[in-house]
Amino acid sequence: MAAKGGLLMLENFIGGKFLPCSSYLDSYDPSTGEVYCHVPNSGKEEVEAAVEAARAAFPGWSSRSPQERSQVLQRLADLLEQSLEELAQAESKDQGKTITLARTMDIPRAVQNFRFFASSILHHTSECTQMDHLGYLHYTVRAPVGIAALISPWNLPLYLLTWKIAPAIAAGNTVIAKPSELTSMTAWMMCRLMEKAGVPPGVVNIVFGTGPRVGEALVSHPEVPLISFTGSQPTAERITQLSAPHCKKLSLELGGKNPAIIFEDANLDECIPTTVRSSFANQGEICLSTSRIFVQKSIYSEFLKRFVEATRMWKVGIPSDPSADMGALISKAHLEKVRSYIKKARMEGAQILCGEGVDKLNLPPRNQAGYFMLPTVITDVKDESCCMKEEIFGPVTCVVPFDSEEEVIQRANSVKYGLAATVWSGNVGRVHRVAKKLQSGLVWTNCWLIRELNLPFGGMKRSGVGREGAKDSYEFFTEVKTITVKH
Ligand SMILES: NC(=O)C1=CN([C@@H]2O[C@H](COP(=O)(O)OP(=O)(O)OC[C@H]3O[C@@H](n4cnc5c(N)ncnc54)[C@H](O)[C@@H]3O)[C@@H](O)[C@H]2O)C=CC1
Ligand SMILES: N/C(=C\C=C\C(=O)O)C(=O)O
Repeated sequence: MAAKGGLLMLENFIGGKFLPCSSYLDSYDPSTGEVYCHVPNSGKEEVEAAVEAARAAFPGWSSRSPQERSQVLQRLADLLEQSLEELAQAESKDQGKTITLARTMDIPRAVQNFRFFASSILHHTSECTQMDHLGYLHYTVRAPVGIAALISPWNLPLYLLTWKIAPAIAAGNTVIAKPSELTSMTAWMMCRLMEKAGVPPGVVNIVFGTGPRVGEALVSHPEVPLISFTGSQPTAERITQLSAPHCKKLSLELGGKNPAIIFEDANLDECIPTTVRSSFANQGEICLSTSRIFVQKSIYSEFLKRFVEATRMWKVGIPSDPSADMGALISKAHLEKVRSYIKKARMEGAQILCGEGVDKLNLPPRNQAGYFMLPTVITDVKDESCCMKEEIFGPVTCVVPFDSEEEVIQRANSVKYGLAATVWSGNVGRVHRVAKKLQSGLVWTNCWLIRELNLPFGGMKRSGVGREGAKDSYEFFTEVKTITVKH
């Protein structure tokens, strides 16, 4: 670890060693707008070195038993857990999220990702079919694919990176991971635990830097046969183009324009606080965040009044304030992008009921240049508006009325995305009926973000390709072979 001007300089982690890079990027603290560390600006050279290390480590790691690999994952989980507070502080500073969310969600889930796949890798079975009348037996075997490229975004840095690293190495692959250049800190901190956890050199390699430079070098490398990516749809398109000539295996977890559908028989005492959380937790920077709220006409006015009141109680504060509900957005550019949607909504004649441009944000003097904004509720907005169609990925949600079940299903499905929906109703039959008709990879009814890691996670339409979860990740990170035996 080096320091430039007193600021920490992260290093790539390749073949079990920390290696400096020839150039560096500035990384900003979103709560102040100041540079607070430097991140390697890696490129082709670093990818070549990582491929060499991952290739060398593959024969040894892939031939270990699932039990041996599982023990290594368990040790890494324990070490992460022992560093929970330190990692949570770092994640909150690097990303802008509240310390409370980092402590209670991000880092515990990173620990859980390793524990979960350490266990699930022990329980897979393969298929076997008999053709006794002809004298044949068929069965399948699975083998790790090779070197996996894992590319993750900035919104849930360690949470999403480990959701990819854990299943990939549990299945016997070696990996080259590239976190977002905006949030590299906790990935680098995790590298410091690898040796102690017993992860052999070259099994986990991390190259830091930008998408166009190091990301593209990685995804187009001919010796990297599979790519797991979480991020935006335009980047997914680019990765698909670059990987197509090599016929790589692809898993793409992309954005959403997630509806909440609130029927007149919903329990509003539960629905309102949960929908405030689903709209604004992590500054609305979660692919599963609610951004279109459809409310049945008979309860529309009451819902809107109570929802706006509850939103105004959602406290924006500096990330280290344990009482804050929301911190800073990731970057200045992102803050401006999110604000531009509110401006467009105003120009279209929509009403901004609270938040940006309506209420006052109170911040300490040191944080005036930070990337903060208030949670914002828009109404009187048409379904055709960009605010109702495009992923804003910020603390902005639209509330609109609806009449009937058929109508709301059609409107909820009328966007290019299909990731996550929530349905609020006391009518069990309706809940099942609506959930089945929604074009959405995930539907939460009368709740939000309750995760069962065994089951498929992923989106329909432009929200992605493939699913992640115990069985799905195992299938993605392995190649299957069918063997026939004459007897
Ligand atoms: N999971 C999700 O749904 C996410 C959605 N987004 C959406 O994307 C928008 C833009 O955010 P970005 O950080 O720019 O997302 P992005 O999709 O550009 O970045 C995600 C990851 O991909 C890498 N990357 C970018 N270009 C690449 C390329 N050509 N080849 C290989 N890797 C590449 C980035 O360095 C980062 O690690 C956000 O405003 C939001 O709407 C962003 C993050 C997560
Ligand atoms: N992929 C994202 C969230 C995943 C959450 C989970 O697995 O629980 C995202 O926000 O990009």
